Amino acid sequence: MAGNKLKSKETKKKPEPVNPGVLKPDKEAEVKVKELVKDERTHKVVGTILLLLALYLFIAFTSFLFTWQEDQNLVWNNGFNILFKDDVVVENTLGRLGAVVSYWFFVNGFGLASYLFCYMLFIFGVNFIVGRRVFRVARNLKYIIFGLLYISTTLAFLGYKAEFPFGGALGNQLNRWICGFLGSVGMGLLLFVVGFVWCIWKFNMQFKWPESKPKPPKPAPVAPVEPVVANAKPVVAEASFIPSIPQEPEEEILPSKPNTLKDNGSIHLTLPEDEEEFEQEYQLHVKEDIVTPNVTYIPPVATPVTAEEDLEQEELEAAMQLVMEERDEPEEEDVPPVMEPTKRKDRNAVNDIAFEIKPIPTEDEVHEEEEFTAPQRVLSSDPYEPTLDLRDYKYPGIELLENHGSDKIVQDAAELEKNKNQIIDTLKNYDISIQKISATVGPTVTLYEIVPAAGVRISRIKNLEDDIALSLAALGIRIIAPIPGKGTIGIEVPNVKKTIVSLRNMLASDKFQNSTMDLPVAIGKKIDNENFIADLAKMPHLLMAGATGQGKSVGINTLLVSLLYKKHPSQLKFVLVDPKKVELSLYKLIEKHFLAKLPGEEDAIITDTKKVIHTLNALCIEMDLRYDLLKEAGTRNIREYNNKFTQRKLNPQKGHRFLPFIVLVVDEFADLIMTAGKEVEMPIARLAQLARAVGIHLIIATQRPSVNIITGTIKANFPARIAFKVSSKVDSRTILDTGGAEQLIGQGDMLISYNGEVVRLQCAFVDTPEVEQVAEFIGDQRGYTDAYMLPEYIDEKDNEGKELSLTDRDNLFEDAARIIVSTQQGSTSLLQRRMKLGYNRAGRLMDQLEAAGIVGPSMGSKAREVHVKTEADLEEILNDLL
Ligand SMILES: Nc1ncnc2c1ncn2[C@@H]1O[C@H](COP(=O)(O)OP(=O)(O)OP(=O)(O)O)[C@@H](O)[C@H]1O
Repeated sequence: MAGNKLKSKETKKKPEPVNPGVLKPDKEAEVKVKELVKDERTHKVVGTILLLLALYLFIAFTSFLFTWQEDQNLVWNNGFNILFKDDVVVENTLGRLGAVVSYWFFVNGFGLASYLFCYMLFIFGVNFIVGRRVFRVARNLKYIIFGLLYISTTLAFLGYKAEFPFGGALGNQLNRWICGFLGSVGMGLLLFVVGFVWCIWKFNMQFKWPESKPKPPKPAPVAPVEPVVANAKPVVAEASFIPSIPQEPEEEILPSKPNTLKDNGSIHLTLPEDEEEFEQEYQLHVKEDIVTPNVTYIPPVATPVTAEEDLEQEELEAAMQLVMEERDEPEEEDVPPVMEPTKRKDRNAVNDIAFEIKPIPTEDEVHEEEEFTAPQRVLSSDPYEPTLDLRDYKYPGIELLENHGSDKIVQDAAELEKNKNQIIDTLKNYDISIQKISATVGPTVTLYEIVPAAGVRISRIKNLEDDIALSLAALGIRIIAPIPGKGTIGIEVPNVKKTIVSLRNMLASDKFQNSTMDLPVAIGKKIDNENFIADLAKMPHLLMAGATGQGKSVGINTLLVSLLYKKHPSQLKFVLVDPKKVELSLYKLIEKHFLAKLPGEEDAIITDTKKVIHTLNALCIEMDLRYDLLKEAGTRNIREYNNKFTQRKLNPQKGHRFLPFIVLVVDEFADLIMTAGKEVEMPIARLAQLARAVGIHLIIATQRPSVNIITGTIKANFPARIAFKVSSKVDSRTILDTGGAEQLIGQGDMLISYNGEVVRLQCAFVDTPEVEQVAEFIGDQRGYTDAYMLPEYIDEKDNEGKELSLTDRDNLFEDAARIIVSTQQGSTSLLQRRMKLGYNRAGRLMDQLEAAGIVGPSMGSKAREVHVKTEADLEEILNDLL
């Protein structure tokens, strides 16, 4: 066999003439038109020429406006010959050519609308020079064509008596024809209606009428505030909680809601119409299912918010607060105030830890059911809607993302045939015969599935990995023997032409749009082109590894952007750890919407190792607090808890609040482990073990998947793992428990180990400018007053050696004292819950309260005795302590 091979190589070589002296110049002289066309410099030259043309036309046209009377006759009389007649003198600034061109555009063409050609050349020129689609071509071309027809006809209609060719020949012709058909009045009306409709469509003009619309009839109100509550909430709640419900109700709602219409309708306006294929597919889907991406996006802003309604809402909240306060506090005058960690009750409870003085209930031990007085009960029948925190929040539109080339897989029949034959030949060389071979073309690799002849041992094929790679002269060949559940052997061969999987298309897919997952993430495409969309909440944590430059950062962006497209700021918070300092900095813009940070920190994106340790510990405290809340509520996970809370079965007065999901992202885990070791590993391991049920999920990426970084503890708690290309089989084993990642071809080619399966995916691609656009879009909207505050963590080491003295009191001492005295419960966990503190700090506060004589000594698991009985006494003690 080997001899045969050699022979064929020799015969191939023979006919080649060896004459380097002749060959060299020939090769250099060869000009490849394809390459020239693709060359960046060619684009820039073309761009420059187009811009110059735009400028030329603009000057010629503008000059024509002033010189048309003089030049018109000359051009008319001489036609194009005027260009060659030196003796003819024209007035146009750009000479005879300027006069002729302007004449043809204005008189024989489109009149004043001819300026649109300058615009067209300008956008083409800019796009070519910049090398990017700064202006969307298809959309602008549509506007230009519409403009040419509409403007020329309108101007011809309005200026039909004028000598100047306002509408040009086209405008005059159309005007004549339509006027004959509809009459002048009909023509005027038609033009007006078309213009008006266009403006509505383009700018979604707001009409003030809806404001004076009577409110939908409601049952007779019990209290003055009820109708508003009952009116305002269900619409939003319904839309927000059932995003993928059949859309008939949506259609009924649409006409009465200008903003909703804008959000839904904007699909048609804002899609990049130059990607015809995508658009067709997309709109088809929109029509068929009536489920548009933005339909899913709009829920929280279902109702247009007018200033009046805003006011109403404020009043309503004030009223609600009043109702609650009245209920809680019958003797307002007598009860001293206490610090409560809330600003506007449950509405901002999620995010607000600023303390504000407000009356507190005298009896804290009343049962939840008993606590709701009559008016409260009416209010509580409306589910709590967390998205009302930022009710005018708009979800980012799909148009903010780019389409990176066509998502259509390029199938090269010749390549398929060649690879197939090579595989068959190679196997034949080793006396392995096969029954059948089939191919599935994926975005980056093609999977050849082989059914071997009876009696062939699978391990023999598996051992031929390198030989097949050699015969195909390709890197990144992976043999899956056998393919689980299929009874075939798979050979993955990289495609010569790879397809980029745009995140945009994945997010626009039905699967993502209609997903009801808690934290859906669009990760990439499988070999059979199926979109791989998973629920991060179920993973429940994700470990990513890959050598440098193989697509980790893009992968992280893909996950984060997916979540930003599906979640409202009230439902999700990110804790971003970026030791490299530059990878996640883009997300700074969404600090007040989606980020969480430590109290008192300036920057929400954590880059400093010390702060990382504090943040991780703070997250552990948050986890413990959430577990306490879950326990109190008698629920097992965040879903049940939040359901109960939204049904108003949990009392915010007792520290209950809507719990947003928290996703911790660590971009370079190895770096942290190297610098902080166990201090980082311990809280991460704790979170990974326990945090899932309370809605805290981790995404951890590392360049170095070595065993001292991805330790057994970490690995055991990260069942979902992603491997981009790694440098060795050992690394692949460390991350996936199996080889294969070293065979990947980079650029987002990855293996994901999830649910016990290892699947090869092409990671969805989202470029940094796209992430920036999305972040800007969100960042420009009204956000919370600050980032979501994590509980404070005080490093024990920082306090070591500090004597417990009253002069060195915690600055929350007074607040804690008031809570303890008003509730008459010397309980550390009460302080923890009420003040969102970690156990250590709450314990220290309790010790200080003991030292001040406010509470008695610790009594084991029971609450301490409270020595100060009234708040008046407490104020005296506090004054003495000053
Ligand atoms: N899914 C993808 N599709 C296409 N190209 C990709 C994809 N992911 C990454 N690339 C290409 O690979 C380059 C490097 O990716 P990325 O910056 O994500 O690597 P990295 O692993 O984060 O590197 P480092 O660890 O050095 O930061 C990108 O600039 C992009 O050109």
